[in-house]
Amino acid sequence: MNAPLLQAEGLKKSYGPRPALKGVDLSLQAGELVALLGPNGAGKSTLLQLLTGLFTPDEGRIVVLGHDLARHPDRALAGLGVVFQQSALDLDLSVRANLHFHTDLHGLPRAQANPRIDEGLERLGLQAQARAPVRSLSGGNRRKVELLRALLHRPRVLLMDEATVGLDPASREQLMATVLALCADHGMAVLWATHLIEEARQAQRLVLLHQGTVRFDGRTADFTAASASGDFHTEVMRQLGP
Ligand SMILES: Nc1ncnc2c1ncn2[C@@H]1O[C@H](COP(=O)(O)OP(=O)(O)OP(=O)(O)O)[C@@H](O)[C@H]1O
Repeated sequence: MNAPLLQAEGLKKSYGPRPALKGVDLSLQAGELVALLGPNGAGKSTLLQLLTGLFTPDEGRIVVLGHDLARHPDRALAGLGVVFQQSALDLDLSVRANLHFHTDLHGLPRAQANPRIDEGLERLGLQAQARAPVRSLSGGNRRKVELLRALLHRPRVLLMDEATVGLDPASREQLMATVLALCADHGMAVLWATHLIEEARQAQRLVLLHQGTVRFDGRTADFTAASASGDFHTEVMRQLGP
């Protein structure tokens, strides 16, 4: 197996006396979409906040593309793209202006940024909305812009925190299909945090997080095959039960 694109070891994080993560290990390989499934409060957002350097872990280590996040945050974060649970877009700016804001932040010259933006807008069917304020877009299209924004600096690892919240089933499926294609075509590694069992079922690999602890980490097919019921949904509910 190749070296993982992202590796986290022994991550612990507490808010005051309350532990949110109790020693989490995680690795992401090129080309795989990993579902991080857990109920409300399991620690998914906390884990993503540590992986994106927003918070530092109380214990543990994160390495992205060979760079230790604590020691070389610039190099580690350059290889990461993030779609946050909350929108990171300015609703009053146009789609294109929002995307330029991101490429400017990453120091991409416009001559390099513009073709990437045009190609991305075309791929996602958003050319007609390029000059429109984000406020005028549907929820599904806003999420697509968020995804495009997160990809413009060509990250090797993409982290998605409940990225489909508020979307209808068709838009959710479209977003998942787009991201799966990115894994297959560009070898990107994706961590897809969700509390939706149906969404997690579509990933090749499953990390099941409950009360700050990893309950399962392996192939989604193996998770179901090893269960007594042989049913994905039933087994998730059993594992997360009291
Ligand atoms: N800023 C904070 N201050 C105090 N406690 C927090 C904070 N953020 C999270 N927590 C607590 O840490 C635990 C994990 O929360 P976290 O938001 O990481 O879970 P989650 O799996 O992302 O949940 P959700 O699906 O509801 O977003 C919860 O008990 C939560 O109440």
